[in-house]
Amino acid sequence: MRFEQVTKHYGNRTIMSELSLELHEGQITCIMGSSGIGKTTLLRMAAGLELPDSGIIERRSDMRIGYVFQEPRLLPWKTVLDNVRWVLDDRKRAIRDEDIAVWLTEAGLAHALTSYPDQLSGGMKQRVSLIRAFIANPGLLLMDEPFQSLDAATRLDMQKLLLRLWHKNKPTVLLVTHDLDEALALGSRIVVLTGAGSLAMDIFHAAADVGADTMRFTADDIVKLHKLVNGHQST
Ligand SMILES: Nc1ncnc2c1ncn2[C@@H]1O[C@H](COP(=O)(O)OP(=O)(O)OP(=O)(O)O)[C@@H](O)[C@H]1O
Repeated sequence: MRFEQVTKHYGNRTIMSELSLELHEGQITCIMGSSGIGKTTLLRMAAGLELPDSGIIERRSDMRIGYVFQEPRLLPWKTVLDNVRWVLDDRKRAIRDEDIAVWLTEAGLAHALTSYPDQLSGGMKQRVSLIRAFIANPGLLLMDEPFQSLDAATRLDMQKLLLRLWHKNKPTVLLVTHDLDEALALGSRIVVLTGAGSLAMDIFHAAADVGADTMRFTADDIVKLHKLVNGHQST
């Protein structure tokens, strides 16, 4: 999908001015930038929940879109299994409970299939919401700070799970994060939104198809990213 010269105002405030951005199919693009710069607005426009004031947002008309929020948004009266099945029913996808259980087991939730959301930890709930998003096989997956409210160790586990799930069908992912380490670990590209009122951005590309343990961005890129994200503080 691509944004071409997209401008967005709220009232008389310009949030985005002539933003152009092309998402590479089958890649994870991380969006960074200071609070209020327009990251969520970008995702909402990508989903079609918000319209630009001018410019073009182009995506395939048959593209199935998934959305993962900071909070898991599970239905409290449904079990874990039913929370996942509900999304598939909604999309008229026939999938057996056994198959859903395989996905949930992969996420370490084998013992929680019949549990209700209020019986789960925050990390477990977010695992369910990740499975729910990936199992529907979206072409485009929008993720708005999905791990923000989790502790550091759980967050690392979730990042690993996200990569495992992403490797299955490689959907195009647009992921908003405030955490540069997370963006470096997950992103094939990192887009930093900068500037006040108008919106500029710098795009960093990871080396393609490298192993998980390999340095994916150049040292030079990482220094530049630190400066952009931390406002030219020490790296
Ligand atoms: N519906 C709306 N009406 C008016 N202003 C809005 C609306 N939605 C967002 N804004 C404003 O637009 C700006 C960008 O909001 P957005 O949520 O996209 O920023 P963000 O980069 O995601 O911020 P954060 O990192 O804090 O989540 C903010 O100043 C916000 O207050």
